[in-house]
Amino acid sequence: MSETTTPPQTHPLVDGTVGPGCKKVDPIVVADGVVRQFGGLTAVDVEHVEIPRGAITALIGPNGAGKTTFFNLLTGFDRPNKGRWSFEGQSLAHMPSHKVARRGMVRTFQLTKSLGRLTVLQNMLLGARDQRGEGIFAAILRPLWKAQEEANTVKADTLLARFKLDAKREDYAASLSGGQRKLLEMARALMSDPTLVMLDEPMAGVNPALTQSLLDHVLGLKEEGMTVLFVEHDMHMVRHISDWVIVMAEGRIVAEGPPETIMQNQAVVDAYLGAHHDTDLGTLTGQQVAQIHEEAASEVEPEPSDAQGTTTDASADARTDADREGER
Ligand SMILES: Nc1ncnc2c1ncn2[C@@H]1O[C@H](COP(=O)(O)OP(=O)(O)OP(=O)(O)O)[C@@H](O)[C@H]1O
Repeated sequence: MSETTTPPQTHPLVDGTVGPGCKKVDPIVVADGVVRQFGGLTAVDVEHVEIPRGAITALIGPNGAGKTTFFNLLTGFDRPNKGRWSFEGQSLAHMPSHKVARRGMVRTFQLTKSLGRLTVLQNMLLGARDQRGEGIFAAILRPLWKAQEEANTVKADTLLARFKLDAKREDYAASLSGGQRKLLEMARALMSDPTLVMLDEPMAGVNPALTQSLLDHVLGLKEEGMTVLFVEHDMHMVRHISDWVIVMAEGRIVAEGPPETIMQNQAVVDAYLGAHHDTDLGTLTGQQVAQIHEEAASEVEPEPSDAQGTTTDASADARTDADREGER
């Protein structure tokens, strides 16, 4: 009797064989040996990963897998214990977040950081790159930055119109719904003309009425030539808009592949859904995955929150947004 073997998988984005840590034909980010520990807990332990340029990549995994921590490390909002990574071929390790953004790698936050007491327009202007009026000499030489400020305002207005937030221009950001804040985050990120846009749970707290619009905006970023990397639990979004999916569990990259195959991968299903391991991820709607997460969450003790705005706290706040959205 002859044994049946699965032939090695290939993919146009991949140089070689598809698998965890596989090489990409044209990587925009390459990370090696990135480790982040919190006390005795290893939150991130990524041996090797490459993000393909010009594609939409989803980073998925169960709660606590290390996705947000990995985002924070790549973008300079946190420091690793060890490891190195490059963006566009240049090392970014130890580079502070504002310099990372200036290089063209911008991110949004799971906890929307739109400054509530600023207007929508003011939030947008904060996202602009190289604001000349910030230096003392430039502040004295008003004409130098006046023209730039005007150009930034025109750019902000164009983006606000594109994201259908123009009617909210003068409103305080705090008055926006959860979904509108997500749109503002994305629009503000575009103020700096990024090459790589990193979105942390873009669907969290978004009203179903805004879901399609948000998906279309993310697809629009790719059409404009940007690379997108997003963390998301919403399997509908992962399945429908991503070109590539990377799966993390317990800090490591455990699987990679195109969405249609990754969601039927047994290791992924086991890592992601735990007790629901007999379920095909690819057949689940976002709502069903959310329900499974809720059931799982109700089986564990709630984590204590603190007042410092830590990652744990941020997740709690995102849920509050979702709740508020649901009440509307
Ligand atoms: N500042 C911190 N201090 C201590 N532990 C932390 C800190 N930030 C994250 N952790 C821990 O590191 C692990 C990874 O957390 P992380 O938020 O990166 O996971 P995640 O995959 O983004 O989860 P989720 O999907 O729930 O957002 C978790 O066990 C978390 O409790």
